[in-house]
Amino acid sequence: METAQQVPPAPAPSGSGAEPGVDTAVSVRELRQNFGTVQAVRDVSFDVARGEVFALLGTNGAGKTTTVETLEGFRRPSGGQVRVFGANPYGQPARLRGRTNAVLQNSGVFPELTVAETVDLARDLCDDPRPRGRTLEMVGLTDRASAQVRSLSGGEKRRLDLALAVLTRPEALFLDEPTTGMDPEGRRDLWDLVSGLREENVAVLLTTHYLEEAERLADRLAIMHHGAIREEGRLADVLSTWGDRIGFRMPDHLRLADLPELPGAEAEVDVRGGEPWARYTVTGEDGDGRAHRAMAALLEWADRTGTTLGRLELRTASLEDVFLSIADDTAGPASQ
Ligand SMILES: Nc1ncnc2c1ncn2[C@@H]1O[C@H](COP(=O)(O)OP(=O)(O)OP(=O)(O)O)[C@@H](O)[C@H]1O
Repeated sequence: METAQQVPPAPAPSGSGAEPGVDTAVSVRELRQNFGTVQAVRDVSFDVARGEVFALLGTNGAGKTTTVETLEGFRRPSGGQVRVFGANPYGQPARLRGRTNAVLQNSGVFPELTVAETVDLARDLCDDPRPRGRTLEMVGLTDRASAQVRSLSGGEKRRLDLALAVLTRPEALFLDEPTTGMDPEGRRDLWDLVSGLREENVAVLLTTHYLEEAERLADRLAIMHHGAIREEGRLADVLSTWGDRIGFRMPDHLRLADLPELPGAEAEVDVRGGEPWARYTVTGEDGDGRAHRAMAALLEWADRTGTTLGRLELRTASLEDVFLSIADDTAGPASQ
């Protein structure tokens, strides 16, 4: 890829994301987790408030599961601090019993029981469980109540995992890739379920590889890479930082150096659909006016030079743009 000027580096993560006055359920401060020489989590900080859905995105091995497992109390932090409702989940698990629950990547249910028996068994261990019928309804398993767990599809097992998590009426819920293996309908059902939990003022921390899931669900999100948070905030704010995109088919007779300088914009030439593609990334404080100004300057140049801008488009940065830019940073932790 040919680049006129360096695209600005990813903005520094904003830190905790804490908003004054909100009722914090989960607090992570400069969390570090090492496995021998592997730094799986590196100085990660964020908060999740009651009634908020926070999505943790990231590349494979970014440290999402390790972070969630630490919040569940399965791991003692190598450094930093995590608190759930003010308690240390590793040192004070009794203080959190009944207040949190999780859907992990590997579930531990008995294959020979039926769905209904599994839910009843879990209800027996819980102080104030949701009714079985309501729980199965929430996760869309009503019709499978009498099915043996061993006969469930992967997506149905995931729904059962969710049932076991929501029946305890948790105040904070940790969902580690909850929709993996689910069909699109199951995924939409989960989105509805999570939205309902938000209405119940539950704090939801969700890891996912589905960007659309984060876009639909998350009040705030973070993108992890090589153990560190590289972006964090509300989706609109994150996208705004990464700028608007103007693109057009690169005219055959032009090279990158021939393209005009546009206010607040940086140009590059890439390939799209097998054709050379010119793209400007427009950044700046004035999120509403910046693209307008850059586009006006581009059109003025095109008119003046008699250049046709084929398939001209203007769009805001997408979450996929941001994610891929972060994921493309192959330099790793040393570069941060
Ligand atoms: N028990 C362990 N021992 C050694 N290394 C581990 C252990 N658990 C995780 N790791 C390493 O820590 C890093 C973070 O792993 P983690 O599972 O937290 O990533 P992730 O973001 O959840 O990845 P994925 O999206 O692939 O599930 C990886 O390099 C992984 O290999």
